[in-house]
Order: sequence, then C-alpha cells, then structure tokens
Amino acid sequence: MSTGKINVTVENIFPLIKKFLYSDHEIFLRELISNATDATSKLKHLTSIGEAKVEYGNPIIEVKIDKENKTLHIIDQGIGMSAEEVEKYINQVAFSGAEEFLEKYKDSAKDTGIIGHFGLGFYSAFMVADKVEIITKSYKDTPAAHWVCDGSPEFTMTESSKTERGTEIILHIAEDSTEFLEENKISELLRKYNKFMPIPIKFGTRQEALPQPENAPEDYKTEYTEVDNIINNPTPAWTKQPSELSDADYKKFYNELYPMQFEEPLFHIHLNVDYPFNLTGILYFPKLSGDLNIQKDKIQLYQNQVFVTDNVEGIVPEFLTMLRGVIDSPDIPLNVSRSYLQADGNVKKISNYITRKVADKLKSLFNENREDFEQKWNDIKVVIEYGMLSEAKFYEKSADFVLYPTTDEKYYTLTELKEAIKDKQTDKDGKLVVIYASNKETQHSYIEEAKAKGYEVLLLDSPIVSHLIQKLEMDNESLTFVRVDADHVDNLIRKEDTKISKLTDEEQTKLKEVLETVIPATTFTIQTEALDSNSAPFMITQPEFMRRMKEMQSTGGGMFGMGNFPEMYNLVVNTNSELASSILNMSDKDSQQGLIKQALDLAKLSQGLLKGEELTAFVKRNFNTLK
Ligand SMILES: Nc1ncnc2c1ncn2[C@@H]1O[C@H](COP(=O)(O)OP(=O)(O)OP(=O)(O)O)[C@@H](O)[C@H]1O
Repeated sequence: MSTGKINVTVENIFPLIKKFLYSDHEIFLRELISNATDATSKLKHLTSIGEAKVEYGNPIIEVKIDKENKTLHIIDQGIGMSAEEVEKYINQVAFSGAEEFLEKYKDSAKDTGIIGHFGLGFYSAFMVADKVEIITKSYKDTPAAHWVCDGSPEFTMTESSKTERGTEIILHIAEDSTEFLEENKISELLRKYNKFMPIPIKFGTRQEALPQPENAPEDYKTEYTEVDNIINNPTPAWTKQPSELSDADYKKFYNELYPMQFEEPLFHIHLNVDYPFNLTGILYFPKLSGDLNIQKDKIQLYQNQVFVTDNVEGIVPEFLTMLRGVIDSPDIPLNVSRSYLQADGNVKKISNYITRKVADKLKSLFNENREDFEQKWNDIKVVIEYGMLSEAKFYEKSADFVLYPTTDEKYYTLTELKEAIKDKQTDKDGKLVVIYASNKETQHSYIEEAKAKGYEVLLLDSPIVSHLIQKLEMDNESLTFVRVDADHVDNLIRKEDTKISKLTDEEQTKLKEVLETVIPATTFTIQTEALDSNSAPFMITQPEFMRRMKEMQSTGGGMFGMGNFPEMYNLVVNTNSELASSILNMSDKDSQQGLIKQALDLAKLSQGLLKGEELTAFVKRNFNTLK
C-alpha cells in the first residue's frame, strides 16, 4: 500500500467546488460517463491499429446504485489504468486541472451563464461524494490498482484483485446528496445527458417479451426474459450520412428527441461540415403554434454526443432559436462566458454556416415543390421574416423564396408581385403601391372595395410585419406599402387629380363645421373628399405612417415615444355622396345631428370600433326605427 499527498496548493478545495458549482452538482455523472466513454473509445482505436492486442468485443458502461452501502458505481470496460497511470492522470492531471479551473473561474462561476458546462472532469465526483474509489485494470498486463481518497488531498493506493479490464469508479454519496441514490434521479440524468452517447450504457435490467412461438395455444401467456436496460441510442441520426436516412428516419429521430411533441416537423435540415470547423446536426422546422412547448423543446447542443445545453444563444443565430433539433460540435468552446462566445471567431463562423444552410434549404424546398412550400408558408413565415430583419446575409438570400400571399391565397415572390401590380397600382409619381391587409375579418369591407377596383390585396399578418415593410421600402425606392384601411380606396393610390366636386368650397367648409358640432376633432380628424358618388359616404381610416410607427414600437423599434400615442383615426366624408348633401341641406338641427350620429356609428361599426355602451345604444335606436 502506498499513501501520498496530492500535489495541490489550496489545502482543501472541495468545499470551494461545492460552493461554486452548487446548482450544477448533477454534471458529475455526465463527466464520469464521458471519461468511461473516452476510455472505451481509446481501446477501440488501439485495437483497430493493432496497438492493443486484446479483443475489443461489445463493451458497455454500467451505472449501478447500491442503496445499502450508499454508493454509486460507474463501471467501464475501457483501457483502464495502471497504478502509475492513476498517479499521473488522477493525482496530477485531474487534480491540477481542478485547481486551475477554480483559479480561473472563481469569479465568473458566480454568473449563471454557461458555468454548468465546464469539463471539470473526474474531480466533479467530489461535489456529491465524500469518498471516491477507483478500481482499475489496464489493458496492458499490469496489476489492478485501488485508489481511495476521502476528499482531503491525501489518498491511498493498494493493489486490487480485479481481473477484468476496465475501471470502476465508486462514489460514497455524501449525506447532503442522497438524491443521487434514487433510481428516478439517476434515470432522469442519464436521459438528459447521455441519451445519445456512443457506447451503450446499462442502468439495471428490464423485462422483454419473448416472441410468441408458432402454433401457440389460445391461452398462451407471453413469457418474459430479463435483459440489460440500455438507456441510450449510441448511433443517433445526426451521426449518419443523409443518404442513409429516409424521411421516416428523420421523423422518428424527432420523436426520440422530443417524446412529448406530437406534431410532426415541417421539414429538416441535415448539417454536416468538417472544415474550417467540425459540426454535425439536424435542425427541424416545427409548426409554430402559440403553445408553450416552444420554450421547452429547444435546439440541443452536444459535444461528441454528450449533451451540453439547450441554451444555444450565441451559437445559433437568434432567429433560428425557434427551430428544434441537435447540433454537435467539438469546436464550440464551452468553458467560457457568453460574451466571449459572441466574439469567438469559430462561433461566428458556425452561426453563419447555419444561416446559410437554412437559406439554401428553403430555396431548394421552394424550387422543388412550390405548392408544398406555399402550404407551409404560414407556419414558417415568422422565422423567415425575423431572419430577414436580423441577418443581412439571410435577407439577401431570402429574395429567392420569400412569399407575399394575397387575401385570396395567391402567393407571389416580390418580383412576381411587382410585375402583377405595375399596371393598376402605380401612382402619379411612378411609385408602385402595395396594398395589404393585416386581418381579413376586421378589414373585410376595405379589402372588398380595393379588390373591386382591381387591386391585389396582400395578407401580411405576422406581428413584425411593420418592421419588414419598413425595410422593404428602404431597399426598394420605387415601392411603398399601404394598409387597405389607411385611406379611402380612391386615395390609396394617388393618380392624376381629376376629381369633380358637387359641393362648392363654401359648402364644403360649412359641411365640415356642421360635422364638427357632433364629432369633436379630438376623436376623429375630419377629411372631406370629393369621391365617387357611389362610394361610402362616411369612412374611418387609420393613416399608414402613424399606425406603422406605433406597431413597430410595440414590437420593438420605431419612433421613440410613439407607443404612448393614442390611436389616430381619420373620418373621410365623401362630399359627392347623397348623404353629404342631405346633411348639409337639413334645416332641422335635431334630425341633422341624428343623421350624422347614425352615419358615424355605421362607419365605426365597419372598422370594429363600435363597442360597449355606444353599440348598445346603436342597436336599440335601430330597432326602434323598425317598429
Ligand atoms: N474511466 C477511466 N478510464 C481510464 N482512464 C480514465 C478514466 N477516468 C479518467 N481517466 C484518466 O484520468 C484523466 C483525467 O480525467 P479528467 O476527467 O479529470 O480529465 P479529462 O477527461 O482529461 O478532461 P475533462 O476535463 O474534459 O474531463 C483522463 O484524461 C484519463 O486519462
């Protein structure tokens, strides 16, 4: 037996580790299983190159709980270590690594961020155990070693009688960590961190039904056999080549990743690059409904099949964090703070690569089956529009596949749209006016009027659309967007002035005065217009500029302070309508006021603005006229 003192300068760093990593104790299991996996993979490599003259076989890693002795065991069949190697790798490497770690991250460890994803390695065992044993036998012909350390820098090392190759780590779980002796807890951790690790991991056994024999009697009772309970899939879809996978395989993997997600993904993107960085993965475009699973089922980041985090902020461009799937890369630095991550050149390249792949995929989906793409548009548009606004590269590429749907479900690209509307929707200054609606129901009458004039009306209803329109207008000088209810239909596209007014200027002024006695200027700005005599006599509109700025502010951006402004409405009164003349010529003040009130209420009704008490009074008044 030998005893010794581990060469650390900090007398007792265990309490420090516990303190700093309090919330992330659970990562110890991931670290130990990673070591076991590495040891097994190394053996595979050594046997394959003829360096290790032993049978590789079908090694597994076993995790075992011994409740009685309050121990947790992690057993592998990998390369193992000789006593000298334990001395070197554990006493020196692991411990000095831990010390270095502490020195470096003493301060940043307090930040929440990515702290849980450090590779603290073997040392992390002491976060949950007050004594750790290593029983290990090297693949080389050396005696097995037994190392014991109780958390102080002192250790003992003896020879062990272990005969099989590999390493067993025994954790004597500390009083304050007994949750790690619970089967459910360990199961949960294995599912979270080790679901796709490359070596099979056994945790207990399970019953498996034996196949029913041929000619089984009617009252045949299914027989069961006990088999290893393997908790992981060592060859997840992203580690395979796209050519090996069918659509069904991709869907199956989606279910494996998100067992609680019952909706199928719309499509997937297989990522695979090995220069200038290594990255594999599969991203899925989900159907984005308003449910909260969006929050829960996120993109998962792996490092060589070990789960790291599902917070991929900074690695995946923000607009794509709404997607699902996995990214696996050994090149993403995990032991650094978020701000560093954002400045890291490799990480930026990864983010650009993902953006480009997503754009390419969207383009090919559009080219290969436009009809199908159109059907999916409603479910993917928010991600795309967000990408157009936030990533210049994506915006450039998006012109190839972004669609502009009409209220009649016709889908145009921007180029097609310009061509389709250029004859009827060019104004007197040569600008192309794109008319759009944001809600088919509430803007129904406006949409109908615009369509009756032969205009195309787009349906742009996502929450960030006002920002997008603003950007499109900036990039296309000859293009201007206007919502159907921004003005009277005759004014949406200003053509040469050929308006003839029935009323003289004095009559128009007088009409305005009369209207203002009933309709105070604080609620509506009255705008008298000589329009087609068949057009609606009263119409409420919302000027484009103010409305858009307000919308932009409520979704971030726009003009400062605009969000607090009240809604702005105009009341367009058609001076060529019969109603305008009637109002003007009425001698009885009460009847005149009644008529104005009725016309205003009808206009409000069509904009969905007549509510509450006003609506009740309106309905009552109108029933009375039916008596
Ligand atoms: N199960 C094991 N079988 C064989 N060798 C092991 C085993 N566990 C640890 N080792 C050896 O001990 C060394 C130190 O392990 P430790 O986990 O502290 O660091 P690491 O794995 O090198 O790096 P990381 O900090 O990323 O985990 C390993 O590099 C390895 O040589």
